[in-house]
Amino acid sequence: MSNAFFEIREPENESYNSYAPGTPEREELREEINRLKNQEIQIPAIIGGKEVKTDRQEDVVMPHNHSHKLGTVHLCGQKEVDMAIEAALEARKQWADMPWEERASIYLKAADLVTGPYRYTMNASTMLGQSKTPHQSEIEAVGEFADFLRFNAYYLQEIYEKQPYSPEGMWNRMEYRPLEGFVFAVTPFNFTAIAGNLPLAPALCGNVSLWKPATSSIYSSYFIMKVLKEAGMPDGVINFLPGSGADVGDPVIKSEHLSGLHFTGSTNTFQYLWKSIAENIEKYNTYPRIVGETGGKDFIFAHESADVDAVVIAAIRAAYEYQGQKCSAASRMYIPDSIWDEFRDKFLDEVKDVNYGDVEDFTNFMGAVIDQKAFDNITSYIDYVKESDDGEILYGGNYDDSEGYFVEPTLVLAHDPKFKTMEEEIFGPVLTVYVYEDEKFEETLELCDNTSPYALTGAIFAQERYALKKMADYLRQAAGNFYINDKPTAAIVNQQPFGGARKSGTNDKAGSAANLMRWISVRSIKETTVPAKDWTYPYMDEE
Ligand SMILES: NC(=O)c1ccc[n+]([C@@H]2O[C@H](COP(=O)([O-])OP(=O)(O)OC[C@H]3O[C@@H](n4cnc5c(N)ncnc54)[C@H](O)[C@@H]3O)[C@@H](O)[C@H]2O)c1
Ligand SMILES: N[C@@H](CCC=O)C(=O)O
Repeated sequence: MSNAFFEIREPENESYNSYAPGTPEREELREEINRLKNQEIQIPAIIGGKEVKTDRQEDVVMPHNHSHKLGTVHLCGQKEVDMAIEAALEARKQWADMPWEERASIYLKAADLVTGPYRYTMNASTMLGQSKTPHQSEIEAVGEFADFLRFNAYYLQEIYEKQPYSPEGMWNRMEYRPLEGFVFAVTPFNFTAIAGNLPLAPALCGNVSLWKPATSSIYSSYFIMKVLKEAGMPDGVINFLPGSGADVGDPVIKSEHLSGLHFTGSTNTFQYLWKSIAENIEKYNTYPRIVGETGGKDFIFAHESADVDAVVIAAIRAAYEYQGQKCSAASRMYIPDSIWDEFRDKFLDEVKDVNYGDVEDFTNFMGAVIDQKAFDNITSYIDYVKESDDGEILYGGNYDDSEGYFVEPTLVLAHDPKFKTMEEEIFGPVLTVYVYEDEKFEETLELCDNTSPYALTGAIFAQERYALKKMADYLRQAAGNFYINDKPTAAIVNQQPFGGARKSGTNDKAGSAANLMRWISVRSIKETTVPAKDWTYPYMDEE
């Protein structure tokens, strides 16, 4: 137990390396890329701190050069899940009782490892394994990940400080207990920072986690486990279980000890997991907390007064950075006909310079999409547009998976505002634009609000303040992260807490105190200093 109130100072967001020509970081990153590329590693499960190899394995390859093998991952099933549950519950006995500042200090150290000695490893492994450019990798695998670690520790301190009122004669207290059991963290391929945050946020609050990383981003996930080991994370607090969703997920969901699901990924998978939990509800010792951040059909809506240059740049960055594989990526746009010609000409003039290819070529703005399944799905939408009368390709539309899973940045013009590519999440570099008549401004805002079942991110562009106000009002429920005169991507921890509602998730805002509260079960304690000695009340006295 601690004998003082220790204090974490308010962190600042991590600053990013530019990797511009001539900078020392550019050379260091290249060296690390070469070091990693020229070795093949084994990626085992990590259960109770021990590396566990299994008899089912898969190659780990680079999306932009799929014949290049980075390693071999060992896949888990029921047996490893059972081992992990046992190890987690054993670890919980000590971890849940650990003073919070001891837990927090592991996180602060992990953040300094990520931004210090592991910086280039985090960046290079994310570049190679997930096909990110140096910038896209730096802002999240280094910057956002470190921000999650530092700010969550700070938010936890703020939560613990909140205590109830105590009138005379009693001392009221709130004890912020971890949940009973373990939390199941299921992570997506597209953000290394999210992969790290989902098992770590519950663990910071004293919980233990079973972590099922996405197999397609397993390479950088494994380095997260290395960082945690070096930071002093005790064995069994985070158990790393690579494997297919069903092989790992189904046995985990059936455990009576499941106390929470921390999920980020597609809406379909989240709904499947939620239903499975509901089906098993009678089994559990406690009602599992369910937190899920899922898909999006994020929009940019421009008014006739919009600054067209700003809209063009926002559209290119938001639609094509990281190949459109951000849940926040802009994938539908609404442009008034009075500025359409100007927008189209400027957009086409800029987009022709957007290079894509091997991320080791630092002149590229985009790499490859994550795997064959994603490639097939994205290109099926492009083929659909090519064959449809209700939409046409204005730019791009080419693709090639012979060496890497490359899809050209693509712009689609929809003649129907409910065209398939205006409604469905594609999760690739495909942006669809609908041109509306200026006088149908409000009607089109309504369309934007109800065209897709999602409500994750959205951006509005206008110079006229009344127009901005109207747009913000109509679209109040259309996005959990809403941007005015800026692109709808690149939320920063402690600046724009992230998450959306409707079919985009439970909106518990990753990297915030609200999220941490989901992993806490409060015990209210009332201690009376001088207990009552008489059971009667004054109104009962005889007159
Ligand atoms: N809202 C957000 O904050 C956010 C952030 C990142 C990604 N996303 C969304 O994630 C999706 C892309 O990621 P993805 O392709 O990795 O998603 P996905 O749903 O295919 O996979 C996510 C994770 O779920 C696992 N999974 C699949 N079936 C499972 C099962 N039956 N049991 C347990 N686990 C199972 C996968 O193996 C993976 O680890 C997109 O829809 C994107 O919008 C949302
Ligand atoms: N935090 C990221 C999105 C995460 C989802 O993929 C952003 O704001 O662009």
